[in-house]
Amino acid sequence: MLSIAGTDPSGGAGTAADMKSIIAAGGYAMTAVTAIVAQNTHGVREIHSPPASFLAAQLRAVSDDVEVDAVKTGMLGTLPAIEAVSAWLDANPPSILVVDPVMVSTSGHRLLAPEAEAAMVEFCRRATVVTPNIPELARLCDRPPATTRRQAVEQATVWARQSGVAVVVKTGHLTGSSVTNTWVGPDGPLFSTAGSRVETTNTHGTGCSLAAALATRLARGDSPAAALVWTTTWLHEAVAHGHRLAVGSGNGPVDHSRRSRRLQAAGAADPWLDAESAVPALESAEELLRMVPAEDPAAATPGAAVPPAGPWTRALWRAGRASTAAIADCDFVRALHAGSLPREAFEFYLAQDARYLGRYSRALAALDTDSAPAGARTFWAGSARRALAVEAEMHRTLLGGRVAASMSPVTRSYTDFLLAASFAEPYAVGAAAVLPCFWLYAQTGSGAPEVATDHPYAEWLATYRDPAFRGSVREAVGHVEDAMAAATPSVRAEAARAYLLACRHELEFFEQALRLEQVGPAPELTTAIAVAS
Ligand SMILES: Nc1ncnc2c1ncn2[C@@H]1O[C@H](COP(=O)(O)OP(=O)(O)OP(=O)(O)O)[C@@H](O)[C@H]1O
Ligand SMILES: Cc1ncc(COP(=O)(O)O)c(N)n1
Repeated sequence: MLSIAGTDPSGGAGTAADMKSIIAAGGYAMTAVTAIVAQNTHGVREIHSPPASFLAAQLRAVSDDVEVDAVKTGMLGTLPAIEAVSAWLDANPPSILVVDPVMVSTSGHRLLAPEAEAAMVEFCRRATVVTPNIPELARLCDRPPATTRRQAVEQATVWARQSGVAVVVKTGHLTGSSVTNTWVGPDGPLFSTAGSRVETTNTHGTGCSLAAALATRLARGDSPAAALVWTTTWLHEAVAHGHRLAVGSGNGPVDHSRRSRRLQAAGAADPWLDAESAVPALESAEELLRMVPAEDPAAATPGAAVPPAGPWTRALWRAGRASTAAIADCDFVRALHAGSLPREAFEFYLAQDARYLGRYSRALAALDTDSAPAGARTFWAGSARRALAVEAEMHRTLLGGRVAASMSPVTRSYTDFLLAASFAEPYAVGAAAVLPCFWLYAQTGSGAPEVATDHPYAEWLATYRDPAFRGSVREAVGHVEDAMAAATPSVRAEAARAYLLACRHELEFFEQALRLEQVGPAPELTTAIAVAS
């Protein structure tokens, strides 16, 4: 993948963003520089444009040696640069050309000489697809900037019909609770994919990133619909986590590698536990504590809202504290407590929770087994019934009787793990695996501030602060304490691992809702894919 664009030494836009996006989308990144730009998250200070002959030399150096699958262009800057790139494209026509017609930066600086605008409009006609923002689309069509998505799609349709080139209409510059990317062809919109709008100033370089990732996915053989869905969901996660990078004090960049890091962690052969944690046996609770890194006094570790019941559960709580702290600090839980969580994300979460509870109930029922003490059997069996009742109630009220959503990959892997632990492993392992769903929910409920009755999620939060729920959490912790104490050292080691894995699954379960995990093509897309392929 070759990106032809300007630079950003602060790494958020231009060739730096393109490289990060190409790598994230699964491509090999190459760059030819059109302009060297002194800029940061606050804006552009100076632009140095090397002679166009030098740009041409860079392009030739690549194509003389390397087979280029796709090209993405961003800031071209000047008329001579546009001419040099055009001449190179004539001699080396790529099968995919994505043109991001960069004219003005987010910070309002011109990145294209005014006298080169007409040439840029003409240049766009060479593309497979162009990705203008709202003002750039207006310039392409010579119309005032659109104020609604409908208007933008109309403008794009007119231009696509004239040029025969597809347009991705982006609504980042409009208002509204969602941001939609729509693929428009000469006959109008073909498909669109939306994500919730993230309230953030970390949007520097989103346009560059979208175009570079889209070009890479197309080059990898994705259909246009699949490429756009992949790019939009990946970028959504990158935008949503950009602020955590804490890069610069202006309009910060997005976190291009957030998705890769998450998948890397989830895909590790021994997910989320380091090698030392894989001990074959645990003779004492102290041994479990020794495996946990020494307490970091600077790290805020939440105390348990429901206390441990003895040495084993105390050690489990301490061992799981990294996940517990990460849950309390994750964007989903913070937004839920603050009441700022987008409705769409909450509904996604609820729908998955309902699917989760159906399988969780079966895992709990499996703990009603001969090898469990009589009191524990009654408790788990009762909890299984309650989980089913809550699921039914959720469907009736919070989900308004809607048909259950399909299970997301995250929900499936968590529940597959719970079912395997409860049905196929010794009793203590199953009991430890189901514990985080009790214990960490009581924690999440207790972490919420006292909420006003008009808090949008007051009802949900109240469920987990309910004294009856806390009572059952206390009982669950007690039964796991007893099970660990009675188990053999090797079963204890497995049980501790199961508890820690379940804690990590809990974090993934919460976080998936802000990514709006794709669980199959959106209805709008189903027909569009057929049209596009
Ligand atoms: N606040 C946001 N929340 C979620 N996604 C966003 C947000 N802002 C931008 N995006 C994503 O980034 C894409 C490009 O954003 P936008 O429409 O602002 O383009 P742009 O103006 O070319 O970007 P740039 O800021 O690089 O100039 C959007 O289509 C969307 O997928
Ligand atoms: C080299 C270069 N290319 C493109 C942009 C636009 O990105 P943004 O509008 O997010 O500043 C930029 N700032 N710098």
